[in-house]
Amino acid sequence: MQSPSPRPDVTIGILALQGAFAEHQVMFQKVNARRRVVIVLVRTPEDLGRCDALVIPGGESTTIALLARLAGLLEPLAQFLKSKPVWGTCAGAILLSAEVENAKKGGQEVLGGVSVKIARNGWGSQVESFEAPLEVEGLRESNRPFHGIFIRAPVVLDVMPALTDAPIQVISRISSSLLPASVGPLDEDDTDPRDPRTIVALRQGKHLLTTFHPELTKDYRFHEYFVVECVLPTMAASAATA
Ligand SMILES: NC(=O)CC[C@H](N)C(=O)O
Repeated sequence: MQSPSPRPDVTIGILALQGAFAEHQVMFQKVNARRRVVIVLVRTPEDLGRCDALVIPGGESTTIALLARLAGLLEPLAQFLKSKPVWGTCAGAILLSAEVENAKKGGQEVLGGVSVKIARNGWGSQVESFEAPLEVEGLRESNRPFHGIFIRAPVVLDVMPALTDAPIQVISRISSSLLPASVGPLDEDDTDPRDPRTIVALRQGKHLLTTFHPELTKDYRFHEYFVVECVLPTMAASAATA
């Protein structure tokens, strides 16, 4: 009798030029997606070529963009995200956005891919860091809040007309009562739940964007979510059309 063919691995790349890439690696090692998750630390176009999906970590978005340019990775990254899932956390979310406000002098190179306008350091320079419990749609045990760690985090300013057919799907908003005072009022009552600045996690098709740092917790549900909800369905769909 023929033994069942082993399930193929899932290869997740983590852009490892600067920032919290090692922390993401530790988290993915805990994920059980009934497939072996292989991690590649991506520093060259050849590394990227081995990956089914990519994570762009938090760090300093201008530094990551500069190092990506020096490594000859900017163009390969822009091509990669046309067909494969990319998850940007914090600085990575900035790089994944279509437009950036508060860019450093000389501009901010972005990869685009997710049709939002985002502000660097959007919570203001005084309040550089805060933590808040988040409700996240679609996460395993979604009634258990996810601990959001925001470190000089970007803020979503606007959801723009979609660059692709995939609509923006907001999966987590921070409660307006937990926003730092530096954000300023959302509206006259300061409670507008639809203000884009309350968006802290969203999807657009296969891509995932979080303005906080799931890799700095011990809770790997977001890493599992990326593999199960973004990466595996994209791999299955491209295998079906191949
Ligand atoms: N924790 C972070 O990733 C901070 C992001 C940083 N403020 C930037 O502009 O890139």
